[in-house]
This record gives sequence, C-alpha cells and structure tokens, in this order.
Amino acid sequence: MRRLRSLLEALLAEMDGAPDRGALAPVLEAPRNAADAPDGGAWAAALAQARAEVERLRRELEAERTLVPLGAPPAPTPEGLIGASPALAEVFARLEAVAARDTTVLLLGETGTGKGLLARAIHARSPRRDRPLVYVNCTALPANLIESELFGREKGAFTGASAQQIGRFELADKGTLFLDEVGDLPLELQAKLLHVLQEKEFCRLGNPRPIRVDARILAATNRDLQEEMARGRFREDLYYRLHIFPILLPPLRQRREDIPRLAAAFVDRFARAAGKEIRTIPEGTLARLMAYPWPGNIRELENVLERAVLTSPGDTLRVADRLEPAAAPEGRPFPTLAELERTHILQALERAGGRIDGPGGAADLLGLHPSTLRGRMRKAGIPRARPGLAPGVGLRR
Ligand SMILES: Nc1ncnc2c1ncn2[C@@H]1O[C@H](COP(=O)(O)OP(=O)(O)OP(=O)(O)O)[C@@H](O)[C@H]1O
Repeated sequence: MRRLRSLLEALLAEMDGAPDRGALAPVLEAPRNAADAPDGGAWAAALAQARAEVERLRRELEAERTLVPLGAPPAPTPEGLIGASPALAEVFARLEAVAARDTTVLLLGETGTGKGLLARAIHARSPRRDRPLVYVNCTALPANLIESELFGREKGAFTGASAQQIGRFELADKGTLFLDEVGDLPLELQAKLLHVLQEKEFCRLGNPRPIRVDARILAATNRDLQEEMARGRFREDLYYRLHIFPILLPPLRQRREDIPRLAAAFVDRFARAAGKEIRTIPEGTLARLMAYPWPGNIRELENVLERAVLTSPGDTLRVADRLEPAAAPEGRPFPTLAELERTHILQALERAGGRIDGPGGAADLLGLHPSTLRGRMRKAGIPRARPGLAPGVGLRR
C-alpha cells in the first residue's frame, strides 16, 4: 500500500499534477497506516481501482515522453487550403467543377470549416479574379444598415444618411459578391435579395432608378437552411435560388486524418513567425488532438496550436489546453452512430497508446477481435499510419 502511494505520488509529480485525481483519492488520502484502514472489502476495491488508474497514468506518461516528428508541412493549394482526406477531396473536386463558371455557389458547413477560404479560392480560380471579391456579413449589422450596405443609398435617403453610399452589389459589378451567414438575413431583406438575384437589378435607397449589375453570387451559412425554411425563417424561393451548386464543408471531426497535416502546417507557420523551431510532438498530445471533437473546427485547431507554439519552451510542441472530448453543444447536428463509433475507436487507440493488439490494446478495450477492429478502422477512414508523419511513425500496432 505504501509503495503504491509513493509510486502514485511520484507519477503525479512527474505529470505536473495535471491529471484528474478522482480514482486515486482513496489511496492518496488514506491513513498512512494501513491498519487504520476502514472496511477491508471496500479497501481492496479502492486499491484495485487505483492500480488500474496508475497503469493508465503510466501509459499516458509514456505517450507524453515518446516524441514523434511533426513532419514536413504539406504543400497547400495556392489559396492555402490543406487536406487530403476523401471528404476534402470531394470538396476540391466540386471547387474545380464550378470555379470557372458564373454559377451561384452555396457553401454549407459548421463554423470554422473553411467556407470563407473556399469562397476566396472559387473567386481566385474564376475569370473574374481580377475584379473585386466583395464581402458582406449578413449578421454583423442591423437590417436597415444591411440594406444600405447591399444596395447603397443616396444622400438624405433616411435620417443620418449624410452622404451617398455605393452598395456592395454595385462594388461587385463584374466581380463576385460573397454573402456570408446568409441564413441570418432578416426575412424582409430576403425578398429584396431574391429580387436582385432574379432581375439582376436593384435600386439605391432614395433613388427609384434601377441599376443593372453583373455579380457572381457566393453564399455561405452554418445554419440548416431546410430547418430554417420549415420554421418559416428562410424563404423557400430564395433557398432554391441559392441552392444551385451546394458545397458541403465537412466538420474536422469527420476528417480527422487531416489533423496531423494541418497541425504540421500551422505549427510550421506559427513557429516561423515566432522565430522558433518546433520539430516534434509527444505521441500522447497527437493522440489528444486526434480524439478531440473540435466544435470550432479548423479555426479552433489553428488557435490551440498558435497558443501552443508561443508557450512551448523547447523544440517539442506542448499543448496546455485540456481538449476534453466535449458533449455536443446545442444546435450541433445530432452525431450519427458511425461518428460515435469512430470517436470511440480513436479514444480506445489513444488510451492504448496507439496499440491495437494484446492485453490493454485498443481491440481488447473495445471487446473486439483485432482484425475486426482493423476492418472497422478502415471503414471509418482511421489510418493505421498517421499521414503527414515520417514513414514508420504511424500508430503502433
Ligand atoms: N482546408 C484548410 N486548410 C488550411 N486552413 C484552413 C482550411 N480551412 C479553413 N482553414 C482556416 O481556418 C480558419 C477558419 O476558416 P474560415 O473562416 O474560412 O471558416 P468559415 O467556415 O468561413 O467559418 P465561419 O462560418 O465562422 O465564418 C481560417 O483561418 C482558415 O484560413
């Protein structure tokens, strides 16, 4: 008992006291003299639990000590897009298919999945690339201001309109207009937007003379527009005007195989900016990055890594953020069974330090035969070797 306690204390000291002490408390806080211990049965159970916890912490510590190379940063597209997962390959294929046309594109996906970056890529690959890409955030302003932002106004069009303003539609003539957060556009403006999209003309506020415009429309939203329509918050006719060529940006948790590549690219970028050289990452940290659900998607990964680069003392990336697998926040799509299975497999791999076979391996933890687990990993797109890392630095088998 005393040995177990000192072992535990040593382990916790080495881990900087970071891990949750929950299961260890009965042993750490027990009376020094085992003879003073309360009931023997409960005591034995507490000891067994604490031993299992020590074993888990030992594996965690080992994974934190085992360093793997971050790998060379992957070559991004000219617009800075990174990713080689099948899900992103589909996005690239759709980008290729539509960019050079005048087709209206609707970019769908959760916050931080890259809708803005993709809009820039579409414009940059279109014949309009030398004309402006004009950005409008449909949530950032109150309805009356959005209207004058979009269509412009004459001097004196309303109280406070002290000067003429050229609207975004006019500025985007012969170029591209990017309507970000279009799902948040107030209903009365949805009708006006629909009118411009149909007639390709609009009027400045305070001037009845119609102005013709030739702007290619890109729109983005993280809302479920079908649901918004069902709730009467989004016009069906506008939906069909926008939903001509949708591109769905998958959430990062559905393309975790891109995480090591993105991490290598972001760490390289932030380290260069900070004048640092960061080459390795603890295996356990990489496993945590892979297992975390990333509700803020690539933006959140980027922010976590920027902080980590700035605070890492040496040439190994140290991520201080806790990155607990979080419960899905309200409003997120309900996770599918396949998604849950995938996350659970990744967590088992993390807990087993990447090992599939043998006692305490991921297959053992999940109650599966190792070959069944390998089959499910293949199906879920979980790589056995981590892409983006040097060959042979994959998940251990
Ligand atoms: N495939 C990618 N490769 C590299 N960086 C990316 C990729 N996708 C997104 N990013 C980066 O992630 C951040 C968020 O991207 P972006 O602003 O385009 O997301 P968004 O979907 O438009 O978010 P929101 O809905 O909140 O406006 C940006 O810094 C962007 O450069």
